[in-house]
Amino acid sequence: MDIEVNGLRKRYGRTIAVDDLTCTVRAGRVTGLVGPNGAGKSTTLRMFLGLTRPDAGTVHIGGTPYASLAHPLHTVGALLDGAAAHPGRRARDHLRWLAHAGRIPRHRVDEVLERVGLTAVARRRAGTFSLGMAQRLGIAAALLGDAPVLLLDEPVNGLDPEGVRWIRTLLRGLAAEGRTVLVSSHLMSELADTADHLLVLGRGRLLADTGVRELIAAAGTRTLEEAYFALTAEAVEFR
Ligand SMILES: Nc1ncnc2c1ncn2[C@@H]1O[C@H](COP(=O)(O)OP(=O)(O)OP(=O)(O)O)[C@@H](O)[C@H]1O
Repeated sequence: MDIEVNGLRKRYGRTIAVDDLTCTVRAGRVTGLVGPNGAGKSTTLRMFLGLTRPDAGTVHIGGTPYASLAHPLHTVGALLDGAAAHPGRRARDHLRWLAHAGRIPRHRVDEVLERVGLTAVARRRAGTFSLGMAQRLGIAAALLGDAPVLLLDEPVNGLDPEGVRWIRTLLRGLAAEGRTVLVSSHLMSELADTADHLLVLGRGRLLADTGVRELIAAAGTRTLEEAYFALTAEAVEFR
């Protein structure tokens, strides 16, 4: 299920957060949405989910705008920055509550806990979780609806190397199942080994829509990180 984006724009006062974004996010691969702080990544993802209203443009998910999807939670799973469980709530109860609210069968809760490796700590309160465990719980919530489209805002943020490796394997597995996986990061290094395709944003503009290998090839002898810095040099917020 592809995501088709056409002429998407969002302005906050004098800041143009997203500037005429047109692209297609394809199924069956991991697409990285990468750009420096303030590039417009979160605003873009929020517009995909209908949480922020665009000034112009459209987003269609499998041909339908999010707001018109018949089964939104079974179509798009999302992890947004700061989407956290109440600290006093046990991990399993948090997911049961989300499943109940979204009319998702209860057995999915144990399935997603297993998939993110939290089964053993499912009875612990979310407030006692490490950053990495909390991140896994957020990903479990995104997986609850078994959706073909997954939008993950900075899922690698704060993970240790083992966590980074784990998430890489998970995302690649989800794409191999044919899902559309869109994952944002401000660090190219986090996505280099995970993404098949990259959308590079800078100050709201799409600077590159390219395969990871093509970007490296185009950069000549540069590493991917250097190619990214060269591409976004003009777009860094504070220089
Ligand atoms: N609700 C808002 N009100 C005003 N300005 C906003 C709002 N949301 C975002 N912005 C501005 O829009 C621009 C893009 O922000 P956005 O959060 O989408 O970027 P980002 O790429 O996700 O950045 P980061 O990596 O820092 O999270 C920034 O200049 C930001 O300050």
